[in-house]
Amino acid sequence: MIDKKLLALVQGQRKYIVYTVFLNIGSLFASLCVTAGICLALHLAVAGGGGNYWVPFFLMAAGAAVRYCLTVKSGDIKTRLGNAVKSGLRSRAYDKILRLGVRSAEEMSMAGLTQVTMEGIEQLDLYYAVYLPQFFYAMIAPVILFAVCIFLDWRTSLVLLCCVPLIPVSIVAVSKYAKKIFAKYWGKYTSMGDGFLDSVQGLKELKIFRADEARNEKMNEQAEEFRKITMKVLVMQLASTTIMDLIAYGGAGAGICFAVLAALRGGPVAVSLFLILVAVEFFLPLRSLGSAFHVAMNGASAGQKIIRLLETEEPEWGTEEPEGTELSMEHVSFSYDGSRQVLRDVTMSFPAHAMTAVAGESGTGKSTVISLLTGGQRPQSGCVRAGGRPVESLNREGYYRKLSVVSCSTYIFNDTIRGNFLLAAPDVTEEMIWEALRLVNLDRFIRNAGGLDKMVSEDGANISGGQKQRLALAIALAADRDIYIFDEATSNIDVESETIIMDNILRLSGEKTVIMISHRLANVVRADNIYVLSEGKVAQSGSHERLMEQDGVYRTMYQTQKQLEEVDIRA
Ligand SMILES: Nc1ncnc2c1ncn2[C@@H]1O[C@H](COP(=O)(O)OP(=O)(O)OP(=O)(O)O)[C@@H](O)[C@H]1O
Repeated sequence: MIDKKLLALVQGQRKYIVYTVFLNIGSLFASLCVTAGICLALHLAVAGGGGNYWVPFFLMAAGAAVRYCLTVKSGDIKTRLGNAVKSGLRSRAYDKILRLGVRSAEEMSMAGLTQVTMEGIEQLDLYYAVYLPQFFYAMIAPVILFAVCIFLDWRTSLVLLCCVPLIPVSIVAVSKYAKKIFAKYWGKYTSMGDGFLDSVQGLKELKIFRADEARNEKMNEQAEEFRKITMKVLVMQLASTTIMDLIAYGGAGAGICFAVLAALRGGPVAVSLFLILVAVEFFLPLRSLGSAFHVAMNGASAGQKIIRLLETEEPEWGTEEPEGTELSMEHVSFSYDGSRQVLRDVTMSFPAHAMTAVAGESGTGKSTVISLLTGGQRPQSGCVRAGGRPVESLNREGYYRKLSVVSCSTYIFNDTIRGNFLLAAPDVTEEMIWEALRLVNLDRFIRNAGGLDKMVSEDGANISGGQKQRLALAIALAADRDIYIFDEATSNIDVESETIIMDNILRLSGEKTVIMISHRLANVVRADNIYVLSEGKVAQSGSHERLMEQDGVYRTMYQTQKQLEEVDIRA
């Protein structure tokens, strides 16, 4: 009934759970004082003779006041516990996502991550703030009551104590089924969220392909499945609550019968009345635990997802600084899933002050090379070095300060042009920004569009695809790094701008380490060295001229592309 892994997640906040349990126990004693006060007052009234009512009055007033204060304090601690758990878990989850880097986006869906870190943690809060304190309190409370009541009537106390374990037995009986059903519930919930986000993001494509109707039906099916599983959860909760009510009230009824019998046998009426009033208290903590259990199960399922996220293996990093700016791969083999080899025994070197290109048909592993060079993925065999040192031995921040990767999907933030530059280069001046914009042929457009204060929408939605790519390139150039990796960075750019940019990148390679990945071989012809990948292996390498002399993949690709471009121009 208690998940050790979930308990271990909140080591720092366990003290709040202990405080809440103690406050609940204090509250129980206060309730007993109130009940004792009532019974004593009745006893004095039945006995007649105008006894001293101050004692029962004091018991009732003090008990009620203490109970009120403890309940308020307990609510306060629960809120503090909940807030500490939520902010602690959220920051651990976000830190983990940051440490996973590019892998988090590759291995987990954004919708899934959002649901787990937002709603999942919200549900988990109830597990810690409500369920766990209630669990420990429910185990202790019946024993305390038994210890008090046994001195009054051992038979009644024993009957009540024996009926109490029936509630946890019923909870355990449904827990296996509940676990399964909640795991299913969360699975359906996250897949519905994934589907929804996917559909919203791809709405334009769905409309263009007239696939929106079919998608709508699919989403309806997902929603219907989610409705069904939600109803199953509710039915299970209702059935379990009914069983627990039957046990609680049945058990209390049995205890009351014994207390009444004791009174009929001539025992003190006030004692029997006390036992009758206290009988339900034996069952209430476990009954409340039963209700909290279902809420907790929901949170626990979300908690398993958070544990899986926190336990995801992350690339290891060291503390060393790269000594130089050259990169290399030595006999590297890599597979994403452990079965299909994407790269096989690949050896490449990317010297400083030179431009090295990686070419090859789609799906041959070019972007995977980038992922390995930047440490986002680690090879199963072979070694990736940066500045002469294995990438895994480097200090990640130190390495990333030397590196800039520009791809066709580099993200542009919803900020001004200046704000986007400042994110990458906090010390950048206006002159440096305009110079970088000039290098990518974007300065005239920005001047006419309102200057550096022009607002850019989320991911550059209010500028063209080519302008977005040129802006990303300009930001990277202004950041002034030692190593530049361009992964299809000019794929959307018009030929005139591309020529200007390629001239500038070539000039840049005189001072920096430049790695260029491009489908368009026209962009790699001026590289100092070109590696041609084919089926995950280096099929050829050398300068454009040398590769054109050989009868290989490169020459075929180059000639095909040239013919297609000529056909395009003629058309
Ligand atoms: N995250 C991933 N998980 C599993 N397989 C992947 C992943 N990323 C890429 N692959 C697979 O690895 C192979 C190489 O992909 P990669 O993106 O490196 O190729 P590429 O040469 O850059 O292709 P393109 O030129 O089309 O961008 C492909 O078969 C691809 O399906």
